[in-house]
Amino acid sequence: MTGAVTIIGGGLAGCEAAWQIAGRGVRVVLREMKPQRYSPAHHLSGLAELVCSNSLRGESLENAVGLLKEELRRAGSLIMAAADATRVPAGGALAVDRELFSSYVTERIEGHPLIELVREEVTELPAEGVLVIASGPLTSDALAERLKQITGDSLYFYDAIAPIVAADSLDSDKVFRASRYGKGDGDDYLNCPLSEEEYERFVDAVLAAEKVPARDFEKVVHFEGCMPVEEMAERGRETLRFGPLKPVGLTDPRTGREPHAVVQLRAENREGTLFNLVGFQTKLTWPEQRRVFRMIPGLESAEFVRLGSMHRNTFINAPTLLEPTFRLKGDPRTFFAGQITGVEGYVESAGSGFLAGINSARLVRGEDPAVPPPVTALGALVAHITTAPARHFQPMNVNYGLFPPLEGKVKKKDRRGRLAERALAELDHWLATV
Ligand SMILES: Cc1cc2nc3c(=O)[nH]c(=O)nc-3n(C[C@H](O)[C@H](O)[C@H](O)COP(=O)(O)OP(=O)(O)OC[C@H]3O[C@@H](n4cnc5c(N)ncnc54)[C@H](O)[C@@H]3O)c2cc1C
Repeated sequence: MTGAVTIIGGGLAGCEAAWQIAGRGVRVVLREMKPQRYSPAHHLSGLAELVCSNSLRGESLENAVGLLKEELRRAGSLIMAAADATRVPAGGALAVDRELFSSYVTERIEGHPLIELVREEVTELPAEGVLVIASGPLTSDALAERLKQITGDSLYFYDAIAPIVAADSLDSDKVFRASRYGKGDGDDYLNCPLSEEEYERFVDAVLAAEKVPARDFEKVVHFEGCMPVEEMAERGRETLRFGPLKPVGLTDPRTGREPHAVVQLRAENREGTLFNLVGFQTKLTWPEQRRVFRMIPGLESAEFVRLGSMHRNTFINAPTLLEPTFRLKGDPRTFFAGQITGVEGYVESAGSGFLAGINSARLVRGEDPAVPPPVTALGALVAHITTAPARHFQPMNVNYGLFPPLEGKVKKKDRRGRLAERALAELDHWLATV
């Protein structure tokens, strides 16, 4: 196959890249190791698997991740089309049925005449042709070794995932339906209210519970956006109440009051038979998770269909290694995309896949690489991977420099709305050129 782009990894970034490349008339070979081999966090045989929360986070155009979604929609994103087609209720957030989401993407990729999907682990980098490396934070060991040879400084740390419970095992006398401030349909979440006494007991139990020990040779650094509950509890007794257990905007119908603390559960599937504990990534041992989380009112008899766990995370030092086009400096045929570049989050990964995808296709077609305007959320993503030294230690989805060039130049009261309007206008203009 001549003039084709090889992509390693059929996750969020790899699938978006494949879709964009093929959409520009360039052939793609997409190499995905599942189902031959699974990372510790992947379980579905399909492509674009959401490994932790099923939420793609907020939709508001007035924050970076909401604007990025709208920009990707306008750019013809496969990931956003899949999310819109498979969404489940989640207040102001965009959450999806993860199996339907993965199936949607898999069918589109398999059905595209310019995409060849090869299901096997890549252990050697191809010697020629344009390459997009999108093997994600859980890149297989053999490939990670190869990447070290070209990047020199891959890094490792842990990430943690949240448990899922069966809806029919919850105590409906204690759990109440509502979303914060009545957003969405107003009753998208199940809420477990805790009194002050119950909260204090819970914090004590979390602090005292047995954790999976970290191995000496690996650093334990967590993304702020995916911090384990026990780590938050260690920062202070009130930290959880200002984090995942915050009660604001929620009224317990039994008391007519805001509880002292609330654990929220979000639907995992359309049928509403499975719910995840929002923000409850953890590295407590499995028996301790069952014991401690069953102390939450309403979860006393909870059946855990998945327990939380921790994983190694692999990524490169993007600010020193990549150009703004997502291309490896000094190696014109190699691009990186997705969380392996240090961007964190499903939508951010898709955004970087979009950019690496259009630029690798442009390279094959003999066109110049294209970089989005800095005022857009896609542009902010580029700035994030290229300009900040040691940025790879920080959570990229929490603050990736919202529209840096315009911040402060518009009146405060309508700053965000006007910035979003301006960003979308500039993006439309740019998209017409690529
Ligand atoms: C444990 C964990 C929890 C997370 N939770 C959240 C969350 O709640 N919300 C959020 O927004 N983001 C979350 N993230 C981040 C999010 O998962 C990633 O940003 C996103 O999935 C990354 O997309 P990606 O395409 O870069 O990688 P992935 O989606 O992981 O895709 C990489 C693909 O490459 C394949 N692969 C790996 N090695 C090889 C190889 N050698 N050969 C062939 N194929 C290979 C894998 O099987 C996988 O399918 C989490 C990440 C992790 C690790």
